Amino acid sequence: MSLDSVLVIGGGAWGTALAQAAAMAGRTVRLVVRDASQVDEINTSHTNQRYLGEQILHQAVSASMQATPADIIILAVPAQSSRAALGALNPALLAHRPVVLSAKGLETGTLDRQSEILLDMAPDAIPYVLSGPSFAADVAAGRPTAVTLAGDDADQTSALAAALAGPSFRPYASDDRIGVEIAGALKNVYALACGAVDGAGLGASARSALIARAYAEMARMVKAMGGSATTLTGLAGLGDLTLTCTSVQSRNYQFGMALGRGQTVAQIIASGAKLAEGVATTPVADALAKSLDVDAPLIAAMHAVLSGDANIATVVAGLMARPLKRED
Ligand SMILES: NC(=O)c1ccc[n+]([C@@H]2O[C@H](COP(=O)([O-])OP(=O)(O)OC[C@H]3O[C@@H](n4cnc5c(N)ncnc54)[C@H](O)[C@@H]3O)[C@@H](O)[C@H]2O)c1
Ligand SMILES: O=P(O)(O)OC[C@H](O)CO
Repeated sequence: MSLDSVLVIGGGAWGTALAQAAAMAGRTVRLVVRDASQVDEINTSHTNQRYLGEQILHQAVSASMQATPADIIILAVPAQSSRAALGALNPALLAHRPVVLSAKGLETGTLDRQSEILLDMAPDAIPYVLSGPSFAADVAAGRPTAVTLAGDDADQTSALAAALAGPSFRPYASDDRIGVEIAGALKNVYALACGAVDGAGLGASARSALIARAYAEMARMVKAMGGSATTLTGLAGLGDLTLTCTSVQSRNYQFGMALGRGQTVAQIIASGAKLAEGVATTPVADALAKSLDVDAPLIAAMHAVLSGDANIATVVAGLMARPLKRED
């Protein structure tokens, strides 16, 4: 199967960065955006100022408002918009095509992972999940980045990874779609929590304890959902958890910091906060943990804070007062 042309759905930070990475990998890329002025800007100035500032985009990236056939489809819209974005496409574009899912989140209401949404909307599509420590600005600027690309067929996943790999973008192939999707979604929940810990001034020791216990909790969730906990030792697990939980560049961490400083969710959103996927994913993850009978006190605590049922001091006191246990 030819893997020359790429269609990226979603002209935000990540869609534009992945379009840039694919172009740097030698692919011809069409970026589908929703705004005519953005089409003009990308095609004439080769920038996407709103999302990537002055970053110059590769000549092989062109934009349009229409989706056109391509060998590889990359979906790069927020997790809660994936179903609508897929529904707006001609199903023939997706049939028997590799569709790379790059959103990190679980769907409100259905509790679906991104590949479950895809297979619901386009049962003939071939799902792949791309995740790992990767800020859009770094990828677009050509700074060294490594990610995990998970798919069901080992040879085809390696071929797709090779087609997307460039001098500064290195996808590692995996066969654990579930593990990669759950890791990508949950790291945003824990990034909110780490931001909150830092915003509340609870100290670097608390934040590291949180990251370690988050890793253990994430492993329980991945296992319960049918993924492999080994996946968490890699880029999509430890790599992205570390990045997002420790970097002020992360939008989830920033959102959490504002919570830690005492702002409410409504106040943070009203102040123009950027997309923080963990806000929508936290209640979904909590519902999943409860339905699977997984012990997930950190997710539950974050849910209580986001829903306004508890403040940070209360949930921290509650976590510290849990019965002592063995570290497993
Ligand atoms: N920005 C990053 O550094 C980064 C890195 C890795 C993964 N991601 C993930 O990528 C996903 C998208 O994040 P982002 O940073 O691009 O967000 P963003 O807010 O920068 O952009 C989102 C884009 O999606 C478009 N969009 C929304 N609904 C749509 C729809 N129904 N149809 C078509 N387009 C639609 C918006 O117009 C916007 O251009 C998130 O799940 C995020 O976790 C982001
Ligand atoms: O800015 P965030 O918090 O959405 O994180 C972006 C990427 O997921 C980091 O890998």
